[in-house]
Amino acid sequence: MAICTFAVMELQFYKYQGTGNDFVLIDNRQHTFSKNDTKLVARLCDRKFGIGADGLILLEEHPAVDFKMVYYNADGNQSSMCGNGGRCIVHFAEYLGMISKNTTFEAIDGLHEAKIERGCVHLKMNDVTNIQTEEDFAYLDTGSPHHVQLVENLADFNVFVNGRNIRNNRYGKAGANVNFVEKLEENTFAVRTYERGVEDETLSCGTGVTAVALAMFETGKATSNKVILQQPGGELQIHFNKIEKGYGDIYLIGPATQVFNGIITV
Ligand SMILES: N[C@@H](CCC[C@H](N)C(=O)O)C(=O)O
Repeated sequence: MAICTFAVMELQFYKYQGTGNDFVLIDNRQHTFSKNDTKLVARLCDRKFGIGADGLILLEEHPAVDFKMVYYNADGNQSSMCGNGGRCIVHFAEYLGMISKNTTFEAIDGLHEAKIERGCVHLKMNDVTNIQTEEDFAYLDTGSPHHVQLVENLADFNVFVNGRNIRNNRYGKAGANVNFVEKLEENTFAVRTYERGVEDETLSCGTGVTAVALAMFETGKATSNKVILQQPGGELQIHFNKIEKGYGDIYLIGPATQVFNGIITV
C-alpha cells in the first residue's frame, strides 16, 4: 500500500471563533466542497493534521432567504443547530458582502433572523416548547439537545469524564450535549459544556447557554428574562419572552470573530 498521497485541490477557508467555540467556514455557493466527505471534514477540523476547529460550516445559496448554513461537528458528521456557528456565519456573510446589518438565513432547524449591532451578533433562536425538569437536571432542545445540571465548584469539576458518562449512558445512540452550571449571582451563571460530536469540553456552546438560561428560568433559579452566561471562552447573553407554550423571542447575543483565512491543499 502506498504511504504517500498527493493533494489534489486547493481550498479557501476562513477560521472563526465565537466565544472560543471555533469553526472552519467555507463559501460553498459554487458547490466545490463535497457535502458527504466525513473524513475530509474531520481532517480539516483536526488540531494536529488539519486547520483545527470544533466544527465546519458551509455557506450556501438559498432561493428565498440570504443564505443557507450547513453545520458539521469536528467528527465529520452533519449535526443539529450550532448557535455560536450561527453567529459566526452571519459575520461571514457580512464579510462576503452578502448582507448588511440584518439577515434571515436557513439552518437545519428552520429560519433564523439575526442582526449585527456594536460588534455583537444577535441571533434569534427557535421557540422552545418542551422543557423536561427532573430533580437534579433538565433536558431541552434549543436546536440541539441539551442536558443541564447544576454543580458546586464548577471550576474544579471534571466536565470531560462526567459529561461523557451522561452523554453516553443517559441519552443512548443519539446522545446529547451536557452543560454543567453554577449560579454566580442573580441571573448570572457559569457554564461548562461537553459537546456531542466534538466529544470533549468546548470553550463555549451557544445552543447550550440558551438551554441553561431557559432551564434556570423555568426552575425559578433565574428571575429575569435577560440572563448572563460566563463560559471559559467568554460571556454570552440570552434574552427571551415567556409565551403560552414555552419560550419565544429567544436571542443569543455575543461576538463573532474571523481569526485568519487561508488556502489548504486537500
Ligand atoms: N457548538 C454548538 C453546538 C453544536 C452542535 C452540537 N455539538 C451537537 O451535535 O448537538 C453551539 O454553539 O450551539
